[in-house]
Amino acid sequence: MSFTQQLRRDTAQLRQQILDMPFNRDLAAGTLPQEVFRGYIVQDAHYLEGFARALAMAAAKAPDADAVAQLAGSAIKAISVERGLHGEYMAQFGVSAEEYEATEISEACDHYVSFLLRMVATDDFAVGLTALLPCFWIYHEVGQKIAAEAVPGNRYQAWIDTYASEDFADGVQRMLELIDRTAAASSDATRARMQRSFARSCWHEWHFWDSAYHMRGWLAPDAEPSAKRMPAIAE
Ligand SMILES: Cc1ncc(C[n+]2csc(CCO)c2C)c(N)n1
Repeated sequence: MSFTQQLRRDTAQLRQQILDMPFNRDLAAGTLPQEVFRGYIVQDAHYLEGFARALAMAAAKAPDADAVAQLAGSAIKAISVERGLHGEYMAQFGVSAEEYEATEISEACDHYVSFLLRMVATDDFAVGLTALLPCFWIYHEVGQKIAAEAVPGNRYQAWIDTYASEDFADGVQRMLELIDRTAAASSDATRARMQRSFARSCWHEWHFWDSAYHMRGWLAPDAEPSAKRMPAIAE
């Protein structure tokens, strides 16, 4: 079994939970409230800029010229999606450049972007690179599923088409190949950190959508500590 197939198997439950999220169900049905999608797009535009920075930093740490070109190319693509797809939706929903700049990054978005930048900046290239994979892979899975279910005339069709496209599938494939190559050249200890970094990043994908669906801002200091938490120590 390849390393990325192993990553897939280890995170099967969480990835299924992401596919079943109400955000994705309602997006496919075209019933996701506009104000929820509007909030998501604004946060996602902030995310894309952070993600592009993380890709560019990973490019700088890459071991060979092919990997530098691949990761730097993906960084450019992330910015062009922000300008194209997100720019169009922001115009459609009346989000001005001033409103975008004035909207504070959400807790979930900040946490995800900070995690990616930290992994790429402070851990080995292999571990930072693997933190970047769920962004590609999960959006591909979600895009494919939603494209198969989407109702005709869905107002979110442009978003669905972006992530269900062949061009995007190629990018995912190249990332999987790069990670399998990198894992094969890494020690067992590094591969174990790659696995953890992948699983945590999958959790961030779930958290980002959950936060967008509930239109969450930052946790208030006097909030009730009611939410269910996962155990801090792995069982
Ligand atoms: C939270 C969040 N996660 C993943 C993506 C998808 N995505 C963003 S950049 C990129 C690679 C280069 O285009 C991909 C696949 C998103 N939009 N928002």
